Amino acid sequence: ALLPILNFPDPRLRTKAKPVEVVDDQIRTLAADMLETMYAAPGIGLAASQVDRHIQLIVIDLSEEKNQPLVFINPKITPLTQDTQPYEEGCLSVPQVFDKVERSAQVKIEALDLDGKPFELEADGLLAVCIQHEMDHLDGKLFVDYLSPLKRQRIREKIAKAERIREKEK
Ligand SMILES: O=C(O)C[C@@H](Cc1ccccc1)C(=O)SCC(=O)c1ccccc1
Ligand SMILES: [Zn+2]
Repeated sequence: ALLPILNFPDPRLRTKAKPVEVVDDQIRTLAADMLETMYAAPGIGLAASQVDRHIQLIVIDLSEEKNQPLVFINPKITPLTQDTQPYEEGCLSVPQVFDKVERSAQVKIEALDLDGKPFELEADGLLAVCIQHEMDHLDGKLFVDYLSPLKRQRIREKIAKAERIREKEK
C-alpha cells in the first residue's frame, strides 16, 4: 500500500527511531509498503521515520529497473575513510529542494535482513550517500540541517507558500 510521506517542517520527522524488537510479518509488510511508496515517489531510498513509523528500518533501491531492493533493519554504520565527498541531495520529505551535502566517501553498514539475519555491506558512491541520508532520518536529522540557516528559512517559506497555493486550489 502507498503510505503518506511526512513533509518538512513536520516535527514528527524529528523523532528518534527505536530498534526493531522482532522481525515479523508486520515489519515485512511495512518494508514492502515503503518500497512501493519509494518507487511511486520516485525515490532511491526511504526511512520508516518518513512514513511516521519510528522504528529503525530503511529501504534503498538505486537500480533503474526498480528491482534491486535493499532492506536494513537496526542498521549501524562505520565510516571506512576520513575522506568525504559532496553530493547534490534531494529528500522526499523536502520536495523540490536539492543541495550539496558532504558525507563519508565509504561506509560499512551492519544490519538485520527481513529474515532477522545479521549481514554487513561496504558501500561507496551513491549507495554510501543514500545510506547516510537514510540513517540521518532515523536520528530525526534532515539534509537541510547541513545547510545555512538562511537557506533553511528560505526552504520553509517556499514550502509554506506552495501549501497556501495548494489550499487555494481546493
Ligand atoms: O528522502 C529520502 O530518503 C529519499 C531520497 C534519497 C536520497 C537521494 C539523493 C541523495 C541522497 C539520498 C530520494 O530518493 S530524493 C529523489 C531522488 O534523489 C531521485 C529520484 C529519482 C531518481 C533518482 C534520484
Ligand atoms: Zn530524505
